[in-house]
Amino acid sequence: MSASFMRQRMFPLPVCIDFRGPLQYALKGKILKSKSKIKETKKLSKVTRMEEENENQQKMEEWVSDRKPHKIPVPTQYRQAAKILKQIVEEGKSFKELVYNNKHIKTGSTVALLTKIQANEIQLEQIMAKTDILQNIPNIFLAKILVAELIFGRGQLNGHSKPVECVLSNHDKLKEALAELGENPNQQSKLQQYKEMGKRNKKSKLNVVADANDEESSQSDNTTNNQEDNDALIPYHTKQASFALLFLLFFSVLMFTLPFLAFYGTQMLLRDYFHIDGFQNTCCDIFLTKKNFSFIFLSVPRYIRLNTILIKKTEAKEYLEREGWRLIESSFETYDDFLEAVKNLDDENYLKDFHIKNLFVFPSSSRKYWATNPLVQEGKFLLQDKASCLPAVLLDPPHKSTVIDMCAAPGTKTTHLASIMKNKGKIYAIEMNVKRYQTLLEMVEGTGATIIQPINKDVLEVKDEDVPKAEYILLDPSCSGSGMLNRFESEVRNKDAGRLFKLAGLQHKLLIHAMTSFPNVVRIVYSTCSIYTEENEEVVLSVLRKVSDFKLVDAGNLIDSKWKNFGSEKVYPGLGSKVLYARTSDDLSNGFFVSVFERCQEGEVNEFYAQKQENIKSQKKNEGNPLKRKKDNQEVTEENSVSEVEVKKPKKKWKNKGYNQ
Ligand SMILES: C[S@@+](CC[C@H](N)C(=O)[O-])C[C@H]1O[C@@H](n2cnc3c(N)ncnc32)[C@H](O)[C@@H]1O
Repeated sequence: MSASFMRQRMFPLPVCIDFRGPLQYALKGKILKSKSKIKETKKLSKVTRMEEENENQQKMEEWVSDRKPHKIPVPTQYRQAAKILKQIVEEGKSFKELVYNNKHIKTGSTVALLTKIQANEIQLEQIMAKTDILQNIPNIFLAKILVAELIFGRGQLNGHSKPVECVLSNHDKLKEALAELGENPNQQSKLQQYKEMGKRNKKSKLNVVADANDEESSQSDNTTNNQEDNDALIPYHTKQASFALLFLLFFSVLMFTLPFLAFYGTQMLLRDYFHIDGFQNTCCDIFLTKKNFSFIFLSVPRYIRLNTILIKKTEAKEYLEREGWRLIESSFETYDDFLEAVKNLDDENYLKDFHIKNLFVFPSSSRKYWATNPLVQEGKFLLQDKASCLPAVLLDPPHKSTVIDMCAAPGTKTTHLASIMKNKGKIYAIEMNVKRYQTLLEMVEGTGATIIQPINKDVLEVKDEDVPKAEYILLDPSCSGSGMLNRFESEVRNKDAGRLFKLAGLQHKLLIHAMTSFPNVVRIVYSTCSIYTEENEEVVLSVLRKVSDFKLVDAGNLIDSKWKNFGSEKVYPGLGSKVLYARTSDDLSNGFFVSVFERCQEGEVNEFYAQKQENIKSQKKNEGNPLKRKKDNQEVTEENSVSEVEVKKPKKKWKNKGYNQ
């Protein structure tokens, strides 16, 4: 570091203004002599010149600190240590920061010295009080540093400055006072008291000494009470933090082990005292089986449809009675009353369904019973969810009519239709998938529905002449299955827009085919086991905008008793309130969607088709007006995005609609 820089650092502005003082002193003193010598001889080496400069610098510093000429300066080491001690005590500054940022002191020995003072502060004051040190050295911090170095430190002091000489002259008195202090029990206990206080970080600001690293501290001399002093050096917050860490560790270990202890404890208890094995397997089953969760939390009943082709209602009732089932005959005033009764069904009772004929409701606990029931094997009782009965009930084909089931396998709805038609008339059951077609054949055979004619074909290739005089169509196409109880969770969480887009395209195509390819058809039911509007209202709306001669019928009016869930009239005006939804939480069934269409009278067109034509007309009319044209174009584009669902990418808004959740 250059001398000028040192000067700048050591004499800040106010000191520099008063620089004539030291300069005059320098002119009078040795500094001038040495300087003039340098000028005169000019033979001194560069190193010698630097030493001279340093010496001058030191003299100036001494002058500034002592303000008295001809005084032997106190060594820098002691002065800097005194300065740090003062800052620690008076300003509460960090020990570490002060010592390690000071380039003018020997870090190790200063740390050791300050540590000793901190540890023996009371003793120091007491032995100093027995001497005249404080009268002769006004700087108490310097006095402490010097006494500590002599008594607790190296046992000697450097230089011959006045303060050093003063302390050295009191060396014997200091030693005597220290010895006396050791023998005086009162004073000793006072010291002990102080140490205790120091431990609590209440009295001495010097506790910040503990900021210094242990290595530095260990350089201090071995005094008799070293260990105790070191204890006092640990600040309170450090102890608190250590305690908190220990507690955290203990707590974490406890929290980690407790569940295992509880689990294995329960297992042991069950095995040894109650002789119950398999606790582990039961727990695994509960956690791993999604179905179990659904049934536990939703308590969805077991619906059984009577196959009236093979068994009469009275016969079925007698059988159930023999089996120990008791029919609750009460007639419910409202759907809600009925749902309440379903929720409270106990293990021996069953109910007739509120909406669907020949559908019985059993408690969910009866699932296992029905899975192995012989009449189910015989096809007399059919395991069919309530929601999936709605399409056939709403299509309601009369006896002897001709029906097309466009997507038939496995045949649940086909056989239901046959039952409704009293096995009279004709049902064309079309299934494209070969494997599923086999299942359809088995089901048809097992239920004794002789009016069903299964056809293994893509229904899009089926023409009117293949299904002569068909009057009713049931379209229950492939869908996301998001309404299915055991698929609900994963489907809702992982809504796949790409898959929905493809499914909606297929559903749209099939519904258009149903409405346009069979001229004798008067009624169509379109249903899905999905709760997504993309597969439901959006498909219906887009088809009705394209096909003029089928209109949407209010499905709620076709059902005997009041229904609960519909689409959103707000989002789909003129459409939402006419389509039905089944929702698991409300209807205690799978999630489901049903819409019903009827052929329009001659000359009549459906309202959505008419509206679209209106828009096209007004667009053409306004072709000359650029402003209007722009507005109308936007409207038409918006409509197109729905109607051409199979060719356009799904809009992002599909993803986030909340009304179908
Ligand atoms: C949701 S399932 C039908 C369930 C049936 N309605 C029931 O209640 O048992 C849809 C069926 O339609 C069939 N399918 C899909 N597209 C078809 C097509 N273009 N022609 C014929 N069958 C098709 C599928 O193979 C699937 O078996």
